[in-house]
Amino acid sequence: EITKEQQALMKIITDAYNRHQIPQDVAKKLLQDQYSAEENFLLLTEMATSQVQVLVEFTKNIPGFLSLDREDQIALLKGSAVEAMFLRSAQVFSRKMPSGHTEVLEERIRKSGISEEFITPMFNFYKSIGELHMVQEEQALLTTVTILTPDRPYVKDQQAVERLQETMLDVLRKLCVLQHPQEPQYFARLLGRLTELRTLSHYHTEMLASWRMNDHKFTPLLCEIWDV
Ligand SMILES: CC(C)c1onc(-c2c(Cl)cccc2Cl)c1COc1ccc(-c2ccc3nc(C(=O)O)ccc3c2)cc1
Repeated sequence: EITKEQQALMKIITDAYNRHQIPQDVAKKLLQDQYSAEENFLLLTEMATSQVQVLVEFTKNIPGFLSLDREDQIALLKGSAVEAMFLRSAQVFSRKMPSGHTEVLEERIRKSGISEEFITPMFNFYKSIGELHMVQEEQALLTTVTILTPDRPYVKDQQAVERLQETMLDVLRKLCVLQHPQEPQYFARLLGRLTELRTLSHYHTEMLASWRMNDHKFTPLLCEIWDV
């Protein structure tokens, strides 16, 4: 049974998740009509940079996050940024954006110099997230659980992160039972997506290396968060 404080926690996180989105004027740039690989890469770089800024603001609203050791806060952000962006961009695909962002985002990702070996698992992931039909509370909590992963590189006080993550997992588990009563294994399916995200995050490191090989430039914020 979801307690009053768990409901309050879920509301804080969901409101913050909905409040911190890529500004529409940035998202609208996806609709520009240049589709060269360079143009697509530049647009995706702009989306990712904006998304990281949004992610930093969102994490400040996670109850308990700002009480963590400051260096651990940075380590959690660096370690989860790619996974959080896979989740957020997955919502664009499953939300079937009215403004047609879905098609152009897919087109630009497919034609931005990412090799086919990464494109396939990436879009399989997007499809598997879409099939879950997550409600927005589940999306917000799943992203929060991903950010609060204790075993990211360089995290010193893993116990403190684990306590926070367990709090969020407990709310998410109860929410899944409420939202998907006909599917008792739904929560387990959600956690299975987190495993898939780790794999994608490893692919991403190789994607970055291959872009850099072809002399692609990233923004200072992305260089900092991805150590490139
Ligand atoms: C640096 C660039 C080239 C990059 O490297 N890896 C990835 C990368 C890739 Cl290619 C896939 C997954 C994760 C990463 Cl980091 C990317 C592009 O990352 C993106 C991050 C966010 C979005 C994004 C998020 C939310 C959006 N919301 C709307 C909206 O209308 O609400 C519209 C567009 C959006 C775009 C798109 C690409």
